[in-house]
Amino acid sequence: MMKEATTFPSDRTPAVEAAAAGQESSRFAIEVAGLARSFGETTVLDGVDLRLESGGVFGLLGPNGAGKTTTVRILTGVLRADRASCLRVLGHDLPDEIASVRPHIGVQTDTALYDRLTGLDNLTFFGRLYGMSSADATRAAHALLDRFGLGDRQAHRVGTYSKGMKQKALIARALIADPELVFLDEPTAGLDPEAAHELMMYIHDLSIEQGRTFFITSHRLEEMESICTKVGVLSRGRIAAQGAPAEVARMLVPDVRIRITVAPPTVLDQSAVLALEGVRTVTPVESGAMVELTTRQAVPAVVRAIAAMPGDLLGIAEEPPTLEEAYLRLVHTQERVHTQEGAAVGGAR
Ligand SMILES: Nc1ncnc2c1ncn2[C@@H]1O[C@H](COP(=O)(O)OP(=O)(O)OP(=O)(O)O)[C@@H](O)[C@H]1O
Repeated sequence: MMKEATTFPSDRTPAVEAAAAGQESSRFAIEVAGLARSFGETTVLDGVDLRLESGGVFGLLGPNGAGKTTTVRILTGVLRADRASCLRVLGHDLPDEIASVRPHIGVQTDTALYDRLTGLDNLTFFGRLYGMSSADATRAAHALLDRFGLGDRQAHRVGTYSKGMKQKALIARALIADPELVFLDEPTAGLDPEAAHELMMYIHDLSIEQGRTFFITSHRLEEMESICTKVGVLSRGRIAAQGAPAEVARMLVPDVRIRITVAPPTVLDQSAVLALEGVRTVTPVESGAMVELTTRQAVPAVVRAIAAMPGDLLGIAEEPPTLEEAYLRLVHTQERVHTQEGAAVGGAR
């Protein structure tokens, strides 16, 4: 289990440190416009626009191969963009000012620990690379390993760690120098569901406690919905939707779902409800039914009609769409459009 609190080299948040150092911390952690990148003939990013305020957790979602890792690599200066009208991280233009960005970002990648060094030595080593004193690096390494539940394995070689333990150590490594902005690419890959959940909640706690910005890619939509202050869905080279998870879900799922509670639940005539104008589906649930409507405008008439049916109408509540539903809807719609476009092009030949 993870422990209560992490003691960082300084109790001051990155923003406070920046202000103390006389720097004005940028209001935006990331500003990107028209970002494009291809590999050979394959266009991966084709006009990505993204603006993230400092603080909070941003989740970049998208199907396999959508370009999430490519985006992270460009934002962390590992890869160059083909073009972008704006590409700024922590107020600095990339790629020219990457040297000013590097000391303030933490990056979790999959090949960044030395198997032959202990967990403690690995973290201390990377802390020293960031310019920390040996004492500060050791103190931060101890605190992070403890926080990630690796305290009792800190003197063991990383090569003996399980996949999940290595994953946690990698994230600890990304946090060692108290970065302002942390990139975590698939942080839960290889973790069992409980460990993955625990890790996501830990990231959430850290973002609140320390006020830093996290940029995460993950396929764990349920957790992303609960920990992200903002999400963006990368699809076909662009950010197809971005905003708070609930906003994105509403934007992508325009139909309304209401839960009808009737007593006794069995009296509800489902085929009569289904026949009402604007009703798309009716699914029986324990207390009555879940009714999906094609438009919000249909709600009053449908509710009036159900109230006039046999049985007592005890409750009506809107059931908001989940991020997962919205994501799947968007990806399937785009796949369908893509297939239809392909067929049209094929047919026109
Ligand atoms: N160095 C490279 N050379 C050639 N193609 C590359 C390179 N890096 C990435 N690609 C291609 O770019 C596309 C996007 O890859 P990327 O790893 O960014 O996707 P992703 O959204 O992170 O996918 P996943 O969810 O599977 O991790 C893929 O088609 C991949 O094969």
